[in-house]
Amino acid sequence: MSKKSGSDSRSVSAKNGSRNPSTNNTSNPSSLEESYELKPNEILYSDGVGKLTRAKYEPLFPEVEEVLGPTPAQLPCTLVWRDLSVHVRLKGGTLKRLVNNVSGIAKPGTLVALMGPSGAGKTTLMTALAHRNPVGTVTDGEIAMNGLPVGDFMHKESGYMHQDELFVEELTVIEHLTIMARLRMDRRTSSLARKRRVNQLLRQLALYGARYTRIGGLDGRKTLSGGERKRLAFATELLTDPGLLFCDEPTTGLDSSSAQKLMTLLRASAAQGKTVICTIHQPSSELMALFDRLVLLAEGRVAFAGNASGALSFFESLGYHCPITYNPTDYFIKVLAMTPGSEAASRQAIKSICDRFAVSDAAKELDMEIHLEFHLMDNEDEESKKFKQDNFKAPFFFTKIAWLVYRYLLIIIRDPRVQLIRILQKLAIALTAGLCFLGTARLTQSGVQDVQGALFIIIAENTFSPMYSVLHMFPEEFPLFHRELKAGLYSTPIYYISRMIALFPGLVVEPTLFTLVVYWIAGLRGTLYAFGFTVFISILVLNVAIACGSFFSCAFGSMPVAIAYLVPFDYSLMMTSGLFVRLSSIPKYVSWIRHLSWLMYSNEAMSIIQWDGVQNITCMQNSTSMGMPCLATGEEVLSRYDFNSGDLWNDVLALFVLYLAFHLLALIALRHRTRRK
Ligand SMILES: Nc1ncnc2c1ncn2[C@@H]1O[C@H](COP(=O)(O)OP(=O)(O)OP(=O)(O)O)[C@@H](O)[C@H]1O
Repeated sequence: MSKKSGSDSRSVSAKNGSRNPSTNNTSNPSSLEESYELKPNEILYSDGVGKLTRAKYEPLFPEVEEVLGPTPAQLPCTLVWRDLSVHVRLKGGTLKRLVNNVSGIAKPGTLVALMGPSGAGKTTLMTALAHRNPVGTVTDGEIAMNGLPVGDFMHKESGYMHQDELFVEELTVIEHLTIMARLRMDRRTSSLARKRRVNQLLRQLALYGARYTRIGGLDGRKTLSGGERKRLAFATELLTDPGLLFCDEPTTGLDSSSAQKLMTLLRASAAQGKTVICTIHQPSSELMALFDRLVLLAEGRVAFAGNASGALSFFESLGYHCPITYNPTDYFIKVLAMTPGSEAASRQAIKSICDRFAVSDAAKELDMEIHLEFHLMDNEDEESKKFKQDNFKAPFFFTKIAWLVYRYLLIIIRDPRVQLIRILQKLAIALTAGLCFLGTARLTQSGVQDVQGALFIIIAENTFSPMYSVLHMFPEEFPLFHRELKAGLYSTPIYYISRMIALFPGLVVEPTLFTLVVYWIAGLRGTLYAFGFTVFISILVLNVAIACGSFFSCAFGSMPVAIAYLVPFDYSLMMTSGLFVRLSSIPKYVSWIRHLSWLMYSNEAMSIIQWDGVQNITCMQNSTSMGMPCLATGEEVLSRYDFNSGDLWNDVLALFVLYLAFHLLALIALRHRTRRK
């Protein structure tokens, strides 16, 4: 794109901004457009109190602008809130007030700092403004963005950078951004435009050199630094180029140079026309200079709102003089913090400061701006409100599934050594187990027991270790899943289905390999039908076990708790499998458990495959003379274990039903967890 078109787009952005009366403090938009006619190398900056000034436009990375053209202008966002109170419901139903009747406004092109001592309510206020309240929060008052009461559309129209950034650590930077672009961006965006956006962000946020670097991991490879991780989180939020950005303590954990770089990027985003709201802890004077507007909170109330110099004079007017050697922000926080040992006096001082601000000229001016914004909102017609809400088209269901499956497959194949070791381990167990049964599976009385033993080894190996191996999965992935779910990237079923599809190749390969080795070493029934059906049942067994493990993993928040419940459950399944106790001998009050036991169904099905139609099982002379029973046919063997040769397909059906039932229960449990958080 030429320089000319770049300057046009900035000019349009400025005009869009000027269309919003709250941005320019005037009732005559056309004259403002004329007075702000931009030259090709100019951009408009807002000083945060409604005044727009020209500045020389300096692109962050000029070479990128040359190759890709400038970032397209996004819709300017004005966020306004009035008489907002936020309560949290405590145990017992009582409400605790965290934010108390606050009002404010954030306009396009401004970088707003929410500051205050720890516990002042900064995060609570910001999550309420972003419409990302935790469960159990009750909000009172009005919040509107561009004239619309905030709602779920905020997840699409605004970005939210969390204090602790969460990623799939195994991915590289470019993989992460590519997948996020597919999940976050409007489905009508062309593939080229998506790639271009990713490329542009990589360059703009100085991540291009690290694009093939793994985000995290502890295997000694190069991973991202803390500053790069923050910038990657920022890039993720910028993918959809939202007009409104929330950043929760973006500089926490960064050294001063990385913090400065990140804040400069936020400043630059605001200069491009975005509205940026940050909570921040005692920034240095250099960082503070980047903010247009300061909102000081204390005890859930507004102690001051305006620019930094206004804050100094306001506090001076109350008799709080900032010493010359003090960083003003440190001083404000000190004044507004609770002094240990004299909490009552501190509370009284804070109350008096907040009361004085509420009746100050600055507060009155702010009230008028807020009032005007709500007035405009009331007069907006329904059509344009609806248009704003329906503008985003999310990616299709199957697109989301495909990209999530890709993401989880990448995790699995990222370290092929782990997969190789798993397969070698399986083969080693299969060899050891198979060798124990080498040549024992004959048509004799002892051969009957050996065949049943070999079958049980196949079932047990495909049940217990896989079932326990998934227990850690959902508790570990829950924080990232929950965050992405709340951001509206996908639904719980989409996540769950994708996770299971990505596991599926392993759930076929592993049981097939194991069964193949044990089956042939032990010398089980040598027909292709018997072998094929046994492999099929073993795949089903492993999948039911994984479904059951997933249910326990989703239902209980941590692995130790899940194990505590799973151990007695799997013992009862094993005891009712038909191998240790005859099914007809199990007491009535526990025998119902066998209906849940896939070990019983698979044991019966595999036994039928081995014994159906078998004749001529030899009896040892001395065993019959000693009164021991002799099993001469396969039918007798099956009835010895209370199995019925006509139940083969019922067993297969029961395994399928258990598979679906456990997955359904897992999904319900996972959904329930997400609603409680
Ligand atoms: N779910 C909750 N239940 C009870 N109290 C809560 C809950 N969430 C927050 N609070 C309380 O509300 C107050 C404000 O919390 P918030 O996290 O908004 O403060 P903050 O200003 O962001 O603090 P910090 O800078 O330390 O992160 C704190 O006193 C906190 O203990």
